[in-house]
Amino acid sequence: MVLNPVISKLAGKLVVLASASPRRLEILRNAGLRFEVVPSWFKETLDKSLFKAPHEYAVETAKQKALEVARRMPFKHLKTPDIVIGADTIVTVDGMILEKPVDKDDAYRMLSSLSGKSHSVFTGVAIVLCHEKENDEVDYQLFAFYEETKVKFADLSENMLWEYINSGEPMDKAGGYGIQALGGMLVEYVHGDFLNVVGFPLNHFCKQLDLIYNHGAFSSEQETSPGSSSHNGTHASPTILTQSSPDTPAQSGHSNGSSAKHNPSAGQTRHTQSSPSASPVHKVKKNDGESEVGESSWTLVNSLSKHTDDRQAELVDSENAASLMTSRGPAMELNVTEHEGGEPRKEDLQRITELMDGFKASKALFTASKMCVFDLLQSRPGLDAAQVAEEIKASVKGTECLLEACESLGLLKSKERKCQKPVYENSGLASRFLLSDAPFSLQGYIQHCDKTVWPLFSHLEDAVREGSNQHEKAFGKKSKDMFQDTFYNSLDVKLRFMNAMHSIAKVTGQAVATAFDLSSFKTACDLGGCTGAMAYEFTKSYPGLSVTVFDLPAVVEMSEHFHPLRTDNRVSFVAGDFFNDDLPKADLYILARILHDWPDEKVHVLLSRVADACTPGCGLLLSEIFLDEDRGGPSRGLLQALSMSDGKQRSAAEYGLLLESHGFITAHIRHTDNLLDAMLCIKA
Ligand SMILES: Cc1cn([C@H]2C[C@H](O)[C@@H](COP(=O)(O)OP(=O)(O)OP(=O)(O)O)O2)c(=O)[nH]c1=O
Repeated sequence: MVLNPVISKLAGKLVVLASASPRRLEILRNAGLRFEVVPSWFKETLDKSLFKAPHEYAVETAKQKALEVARRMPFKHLKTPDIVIGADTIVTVDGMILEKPVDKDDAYRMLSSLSGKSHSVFTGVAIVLCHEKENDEVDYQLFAFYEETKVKFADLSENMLWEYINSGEPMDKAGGYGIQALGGMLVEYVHGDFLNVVGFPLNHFCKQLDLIYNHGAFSSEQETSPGSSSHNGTHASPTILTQSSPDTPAQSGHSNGSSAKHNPSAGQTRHTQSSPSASPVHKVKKNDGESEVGESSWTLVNSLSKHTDDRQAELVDSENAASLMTSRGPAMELNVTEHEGGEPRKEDLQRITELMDGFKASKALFTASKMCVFDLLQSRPGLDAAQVAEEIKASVKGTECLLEACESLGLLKSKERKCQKPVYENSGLASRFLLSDAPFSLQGYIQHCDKTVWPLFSHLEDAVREGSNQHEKAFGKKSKDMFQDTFYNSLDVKLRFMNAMHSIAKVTGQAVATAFDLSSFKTACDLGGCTGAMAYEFTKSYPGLSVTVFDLPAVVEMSEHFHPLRTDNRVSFVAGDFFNDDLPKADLYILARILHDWPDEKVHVLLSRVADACTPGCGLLLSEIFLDEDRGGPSRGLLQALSMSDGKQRSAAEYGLLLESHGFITAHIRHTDNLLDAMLCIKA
């Protein structure tokens, strides 16, 4: 079996599948490959009109998915993979490229265009070999190919179509069908590799690996003349690209001889050796009919230092690096190389110092917020330290230190006044997030961190030793039920907690509400929706949607406090406990920052109750911080886990499995550029 010799070659190597597709994971796992899963953050938004043929689009998307993970891992996971595999499956009919449907109507459009017709399924596959060099640079050697399979659908009746669509199965599959499941009923015949339709052409992949590892087809040391052929007849048509300037990353080439696509975010790209004219696509006889075997090719993507600074990392692919840098925060890179003399590098010391002083910075922010420094300077900009001290009833010395510290953190700006005393005003950051009446005010959350999270973290060592929440040491009493006992048994604590949730929902609401097109849903129920801030964002984004906020009585009775001038009657509040009381009926259930509060067993109870309330086709929108699949980040989520509550931080795949066990099929996953990620599931 071709794969076995290859598998032995891969033993001990860090193999990464850059895909969230459960089908691809299953195909490769069943084939005995051992690998890590790191879903790609590459947004599949390449302009299809730039590609001469549909398979080129699939190959380029697969390349970008794999390269994004290969480039991200040294910074985010502090490890360089040996081989990264990316794939993209598309369905084509009548010249149209069909990807995953955005909603049920889109699925109907796709399936009715396939009814009674023969169509093609292309899967582009990219294999990125990462070669670490002495100077810590990394060479990316990129192999790419595609496989085509022909599929013929039977004539589909309207009833059959809608019955299939309402099963929910189409939502996370290209072309809106899954040949390996219910969708098999729609198919009259298949010509070519069946697994290629499911999402991964295993046989062609094996041949490619065999070419790479057993026939030495390519290595970064080896010069390969364009057009040389390998043992199995597939031509290698290398396109060697170098950067046109030190900080402009190269763009991977294309196997079919077309010039490398200009990557607007990477500036001009210059070929040093253009690939030969378009290599012929090979037709190979398959046991059950003919299918095209796409060209295999390799490209040496430019060397990129593992210690590339953030700016260059950001240039690597600005579109993705930007979302990487913003949605997940700056890459945590720890340069640990030593200078010749052995003394530590400035950047390393700076990084370690930042970590050591982090708590002081947090406390400075919390204190200035608590003492209303930002609100004061918003209404009266240009005060000096003595004037601020007088207003906030504090010492001049202490106020001077606090204002200088806040300026060093970018929260304030100062300018000299004629008597040489600096006067202060808010920075843009403070004006956007730190004023009590700012649209995205985080003041509520900051007070929650200061009064609730900070005391808990003061007992972190005990929490780590005991593996349990330190509520009793921090607040003098045990907490059986985190919400009932902790946050809702005294008015000021309850208001502070609700303020915190309100501020997070205000900042993240629009990004979550618009992560997917939810316009097909008419009613939603926001479980644990607290003050309704998220609900209002949903009704603002979808004029046809009404939202019921379902939360504990102690919460609902306070909702007026947050929306005194309630103008939108499409948001209503119903009091109840989602673990015990009947859930309001809706065709979309929202779980925003809820599941991470609970252990798996409680999550199963809740999801089982939601599933019982759902009819097939109902939506479930989950919004959380999705950990990377190897739990290498984002630190925001992993640091939150240190509060040692009964809850758990999870990756998208972990949430997907929990949801799938209650009949919710993951249709879409979105890493927003905001604090929360989102997943849309459909009830089967
Ligand atoms: C046509 C067809 C597609 N599919 C699936 C395979 C892919 O998972 C999906 C195509 O979407 P892709 O974008 O290729 O893959 P994905 O979004 O699932 O995962 P990722 O982008 O992270 O790699 O459709 C089937 O499962 N059965 C089928 O018959």
